[in-house]
Amino acid sequence: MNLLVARDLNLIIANQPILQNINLSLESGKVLGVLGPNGAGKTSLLKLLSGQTDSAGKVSWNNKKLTEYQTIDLAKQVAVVNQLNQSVFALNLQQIVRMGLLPHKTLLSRQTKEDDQEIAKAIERVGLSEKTNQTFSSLSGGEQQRGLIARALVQKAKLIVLDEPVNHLDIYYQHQILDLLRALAHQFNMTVVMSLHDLNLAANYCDELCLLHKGKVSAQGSVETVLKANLLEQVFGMPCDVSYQASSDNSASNIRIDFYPPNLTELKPTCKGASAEKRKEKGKGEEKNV
Ligand SMILES: Nc1ncnc2c1ncn2[C@@H]1O[C@H](COP(=O)(O)OP(=O)(O)OP(=O)(O)O)[C@@H](O)[C@H]1O
Repeated sequence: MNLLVARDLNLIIANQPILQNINLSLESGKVLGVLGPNGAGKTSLLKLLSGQTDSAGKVSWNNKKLTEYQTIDLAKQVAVVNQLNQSVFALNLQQIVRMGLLPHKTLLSRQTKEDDQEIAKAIERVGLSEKTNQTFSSLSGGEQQRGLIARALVQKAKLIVLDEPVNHLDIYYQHQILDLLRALAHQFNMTVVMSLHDLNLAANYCDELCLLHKGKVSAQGSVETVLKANLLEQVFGMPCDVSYQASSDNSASNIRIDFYPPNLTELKPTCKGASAEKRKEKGKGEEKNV
């Protein structure tokens, strides 16, 4: 079984502690969501876990330190989808996705029909078949994001690390892509690590969560363990409700998290009594005005 392990990870940049004492381990076939406010250290952690930042041997994959892998071997094991940067390449989508095959090729390798089929299949899985020959830089942000996920699929890595993969996606593709990533983990035994800002999506699609706050782990473990109202209020600095929607099993997918910016707390559904009455009255008034 492949295992991602980080032991006592610390990251200091310009004398500032960016990450402190991070420990985690994740089995293959699981999806880990890394959560936390802006600047909490999510991207920094993902870079260490994927070998983009040197972890001084404190991260291992498949019982081998990332620092001990040859670059080409690491690329066969770990695929990375970072946040979008302006692309300077005049390559089309198909050529960008084809790059995922590079770790599996030598300089003398030819493009095969199977390669083309694999690329077409990956592009189809992210819903971009019609854009195959379009210049990558002319794709919308969400299309580029999906294109980079297609490239990661073609790379056939066992560990896929994604920084805010649904950032630029509309609601349909947020679910489509997260469903695909979960299926890769659950059905193909891949390991998925991703940062997410949307806690409801995290509850729906992740098996485990790691909540960061100011470079430290505030909570980690199952979705139910991490998504606790008092903890979230502390970390995000905003009142919130965590409720379970009615179902026979209290499974994570039935968790719902609602935040209430301070000036909207009177709309909080659990505020029974005065403010709830106020809402009711307000609603009636609005009806009359229609
Ligand atoms: N190269 C660097 N030099 C100085 N500070 C850095 C550097 N890289 C990261 N930081 C700081 O480390 C902290 C964590 O950054 P990181 O990008 O990991 O946060 P994040 O949780 O991914 O944030 P966001 O949700 O805004 O993307 C931030 O305060 C950031 O300013």
